[in-house]
Amino acid sequence: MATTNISVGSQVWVEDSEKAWIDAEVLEIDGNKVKARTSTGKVAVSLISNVHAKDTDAQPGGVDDMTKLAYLHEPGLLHNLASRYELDEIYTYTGNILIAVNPFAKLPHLYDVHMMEQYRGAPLGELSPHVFAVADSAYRAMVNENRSQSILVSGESGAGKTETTKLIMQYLAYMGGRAATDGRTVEQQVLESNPLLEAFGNAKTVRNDNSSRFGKFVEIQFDRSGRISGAAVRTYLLERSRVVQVSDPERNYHCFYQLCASPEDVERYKLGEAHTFHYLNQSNCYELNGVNSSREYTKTRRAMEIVGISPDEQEAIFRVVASILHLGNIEFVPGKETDSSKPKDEKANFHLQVAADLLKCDAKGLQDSLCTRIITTRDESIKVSLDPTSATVNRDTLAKTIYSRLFDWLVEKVNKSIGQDPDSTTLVGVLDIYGFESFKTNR
Ligand SMILES: Nc1ncnc2c1ncn2[C@@H]1O[C@H](COP(=O)(O)OP(=O)(O)OP(=O)(O)O)[C@@H](O)[C@H]1O
Repeated sequence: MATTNISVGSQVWVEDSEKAWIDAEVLEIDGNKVKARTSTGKVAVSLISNVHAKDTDAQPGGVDDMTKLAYLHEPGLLHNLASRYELDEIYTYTGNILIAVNPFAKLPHLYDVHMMEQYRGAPLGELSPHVFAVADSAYRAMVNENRSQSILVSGESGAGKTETTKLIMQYLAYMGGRAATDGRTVEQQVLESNPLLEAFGNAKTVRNDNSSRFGKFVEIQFDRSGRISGAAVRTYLLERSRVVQVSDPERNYHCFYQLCASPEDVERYKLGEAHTFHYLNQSNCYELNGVNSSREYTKTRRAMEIVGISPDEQEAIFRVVASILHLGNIEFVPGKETDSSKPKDEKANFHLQVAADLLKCDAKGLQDSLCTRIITTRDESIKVSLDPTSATVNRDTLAKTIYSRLFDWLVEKVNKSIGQDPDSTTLVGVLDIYGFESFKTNR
């Protein structure tokens, strides 16, 4: 109960618009209202249900396991994490859950081989909290109990899930890696496929310039002796709406900007600058700080080569990406009949024709599929015209569907290239999935 231990003179936490919570001393209690003087000298009046007792005996550097805290309320937990963060202690346990606070700085000493060696076989909680300890405990449990294990990595955008997932894989590779006999190891291949999935599945959001817009379950498969024998990447919930709708200052998926930064492909696919495309120009952000799109494009192509995507397949992939940009520029106006539609003007017709060429289909057929809908009854199929608004929705749905199928195809390619072990009996799975986000409009 929030009201326990609160009386005049007690040390408490009260809500603060700037710092979230601030420490204060209670001056007066009047019914359900508490008047308190904050440590910055302000007088704050709060509802008693929103005032929390402060642990005056708390250690200045915080505790490494929050179950040791006297009070397990929000300000207590946040204060503990903040005290540790001040000392560069980014990891804290709550029982066997690890909380990581993003350092936004490279901390190489935390992740070197020496560190991995220290955590090898150490019971969880014996050493300072660390992501390696969690990975180690999963690996041990798998080996000792001969049962598959999963690690869930969750948090809001930019919290550090992807980095954490990579560190877990790095540790598992260290524990169960075998010498690379025929070139690259399984774990190397999983890591090498990252730039490819990132080009198609990551985008700039308000919080994170390289935000993964899909959930990922990485399975690291092991043989009976605890050695890595295969791996697979399963993806979930790609944010399809981003393909057709972007709000400022975010961006669409990286691959679109990369393609527009390649003069050769711009010519080949009759593209233009990024700002000329509806699917990109709904936001004013085209560039990322410190990132050169044309260099990134080369990296994506390189990652495709590594994964074993042939030059012909690569050409097909970018043809599809370009066709989506063209699709987005097909605007509609009302047609002759009521509630019908047709491409708006010459420009719209040009994009329709190019999109059809790139998708290797007939332009008239594509127009038909955008401007009409087939209704199937028990006895017959009826073709119904669509008004411009419905045709636009139809166009966007097609773009989203093509893109998400392309993404799934790429994931399948990656998995084929990494190789699964059909005989593997146990695996460690790492689920990297974004939690719920609160947008102005939830789509
Ligand atoms: N342990 C860490 N050490 C150093 N930097 C980190 C660490 N974790 C995260 N970062 C930094 O924070 C950035 C964002 O992290 P990351 O991409 O892992 O977030 P995320 O939770 O996967 O976000 P999203 O859901 O948007 O994909 C990284 O690019 C990196 O710069």
